[in-house]
Amino acid sequence: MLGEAGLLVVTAVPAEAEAIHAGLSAASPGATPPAAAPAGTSPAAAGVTVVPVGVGPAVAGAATARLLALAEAAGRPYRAVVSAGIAGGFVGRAAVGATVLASRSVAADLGAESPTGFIPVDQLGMPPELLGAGTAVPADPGLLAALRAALPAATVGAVLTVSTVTGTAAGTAALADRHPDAVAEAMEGYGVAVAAAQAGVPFAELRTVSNPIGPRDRSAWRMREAFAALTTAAAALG
Ligand SMILES: O=C(O)c1cccc(C(=O)CC[C@H]2O[C@@H](n3cnc4c(=O)[nH]cnc43)[C@H](O)[C@@H]2O)c1
Repeated sequence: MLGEAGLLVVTAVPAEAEAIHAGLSAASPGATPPAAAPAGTSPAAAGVTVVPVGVGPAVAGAATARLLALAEAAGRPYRAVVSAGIAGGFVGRAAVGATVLASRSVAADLGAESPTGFIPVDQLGMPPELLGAGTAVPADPGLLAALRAALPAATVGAVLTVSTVTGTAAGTAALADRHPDAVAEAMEGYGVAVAAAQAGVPFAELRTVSNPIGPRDRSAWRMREAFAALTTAAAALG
């Protein structure tokens, strides 16, 4: 082993990565990036590499797995992975502009619909060994504790991973009922968590809320506010 490559932060889109870069640079202006970052990645600050890997759990999970494997093969394994970006917040649980830390990242739409409601994949009678990490991956306790200490105002709760942005009142109510501990939904956390779990690397999810979850209303999205909150929260990653 040549040493550690530090912390890997994966976002969905470049704007999220840029917001995090800005926060890391502000927190440690003179910091030197890692000397040998893996090809295709962009070191943001000492020991932190931020990569926009794409939208959705499949592309985010696959890209994260590849980044972890490349770093491992180069003898510079990452010490932890954080899935970071913007999210929808459950009304009354996480307001627009809030910072959220996932206690666990939940595959909220992995399962089967039925006339009596949604059935999670782990209640369909499949052999457990086929379900990998199960339907929820808890945040690494040590990493979560460190992030909570650095972000004491953050709301902590389950963050749901969905492949389709929730956009109806009925869908919102069903998710909120099924997951009383959920504070937010996004589209990548669970995929990144599975990649990290399979590589044996500690994982956490950090989100800032851009919109309330509810009937689709693009005019209610506050991207600028969420990106500004992401920049502020990113200082905790350095
Ligand atoms: O819904 C749209 O029309 C739309 C248009 C442009 C961009 C986007 C996104 O970037 C949203 C998906 C992106 O952001 C995360 N995110 C933010 N809010 C939510 C949400 O309420 N439910 C699920 N994901 C959300 C997500 O992680 C994606 O990376 C959307």
